[in-house]
Amino acid sequence: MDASNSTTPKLKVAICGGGVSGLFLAVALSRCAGIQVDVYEAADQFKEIGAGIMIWARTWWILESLGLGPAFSKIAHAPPDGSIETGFNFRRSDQAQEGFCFQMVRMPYGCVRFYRVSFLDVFIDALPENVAHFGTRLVSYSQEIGRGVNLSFADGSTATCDIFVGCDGIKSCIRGQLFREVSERSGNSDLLKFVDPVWTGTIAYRGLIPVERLPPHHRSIVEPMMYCGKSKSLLQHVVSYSISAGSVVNVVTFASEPQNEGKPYKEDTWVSHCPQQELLDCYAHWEPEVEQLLSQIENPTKWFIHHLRPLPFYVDGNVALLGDACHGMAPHEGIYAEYCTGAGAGQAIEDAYILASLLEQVSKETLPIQSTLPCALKAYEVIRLPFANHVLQGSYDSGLMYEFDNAEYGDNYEVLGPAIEKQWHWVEDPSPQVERLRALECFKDLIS
Ligand SMILES: Cc1cc2nc3c(=O)[nH]c(=O)nc-3n(C[C@H](O)[C@H](O)[C@H](O)COP(=O)(O)OP(=O)(O)OC[C@H]3O[C@@H](n4cnc5c(N)ncnc54)[C@H](O)[C@@H]3O)c2cc1C
Repeated sequence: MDASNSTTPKLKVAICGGGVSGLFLAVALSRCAGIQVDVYEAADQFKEIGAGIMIWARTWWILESLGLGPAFSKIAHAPPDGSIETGFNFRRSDQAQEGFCFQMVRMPYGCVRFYRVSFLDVFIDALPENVAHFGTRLVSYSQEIGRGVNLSFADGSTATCDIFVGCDGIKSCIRGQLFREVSERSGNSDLLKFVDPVWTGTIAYRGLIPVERLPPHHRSIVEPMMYCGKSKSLLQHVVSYSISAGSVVNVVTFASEPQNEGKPYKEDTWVSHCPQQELLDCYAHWEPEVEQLLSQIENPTKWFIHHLRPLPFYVDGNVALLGDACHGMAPHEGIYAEYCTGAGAGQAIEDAYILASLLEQVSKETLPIQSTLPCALKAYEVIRLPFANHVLQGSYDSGLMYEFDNAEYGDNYEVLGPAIEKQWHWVEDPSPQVERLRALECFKDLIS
């Protein structure tokens, strides 16, 4: 994308939310000529939680295409050279007495891991001055089709823009307003089920451990691990891997009650601190290696893992949803060597990459934006919605497979391994480059 010196923007884009998705979109758009971008963030600064994050090679390619490769290489735990082999190990805690049952599925997909705070810092450093507006909590928006969007914030201030992008996370108030309005306009009350996230039935405990607290031979330091197991009442698995140049071990444990999937979202139980004993009790029957790991997490956080029902659309008029706001998902579709993490941030970056490419094209067209902008948003939805919804659903299904709760495969390794491998086919095909070209073609077709 071209560097911009333009002072009279053709297109004004407002972004609500400065997480991974909002920041990446802002950085990408700030490099396009003719586009003015503003980020409205409710908090008084950009912030991330202290934990690990993993991205696939396809996301890495997007970051590089924006010139961010060198900055991310400095903080990446496994700098990508295109040759990284990823695989998957099962380890069944219920067979610990008999020795470990073990199976490897090889997958040739490269990926990279980071400390989350450092990951966000790269975007923050790449953001031009005067783009971010802190302490601006969006309360509502209004739009007259073809005449832009008006924004209202909690402090009484207002703003206007040509296009408004909701990057305000899985609890998105913009998604709420959008689906309520379309539901009312169309008389389709079924759409209201997309307003709130729902519980996946899974609880996660998360913690970071300085490596010096673990014995040097502990497997979680040496290699990324996923321990799988089944207890009497809960399905469980435990993921660990080192980040920050190997100085810290990131641990996420999962305990599921799939019969509770779809229960309504409860604000008060979403994320909280919990006593270490609660975590230890939950995994008390696990093998000593896991118990030893968990006993070093002094201040675990407890997460009720929510996701969205796959949305039927992302756009209404000049308002679009992006990132967790439109596909908040369970964190089970990222994988590196033997560990699994999420794919939500990677999908958010893909959304932003496609939308930024389309908006750049809008700014280059000689036609009035009132006619081209709706076509660009339609093309964004056509390309991104089916793909992201596929990852969302696959992410939930993969979690069940790791906990041997898939009706077809159960804990039969012979069939489960290949079935899990199939879950990852989206990682290689189609590439973001191909998706971008498809989006631009779709846009051209729509405006002609
Ligand atoms: C346990 C776990 C592990 C994960 N691991 C990975 C991983 O390894 N790899 C991966 O790709 N993904 C992973 N994910 C998913 C990933 O964290 C999310 O997909 C990603 O952070 C979403 O980014 P976002 O910018 O869309 O939303 P958020 O990060 O939630 O950002 C939303 C922003 O909007 C702001 N905001 C909210 N409401 C308003 C308002 N009304 N006005 C103004 N601002 C507002 C918030 O303050 C916040 O800054 C994981 C998730 C979990 C739960």
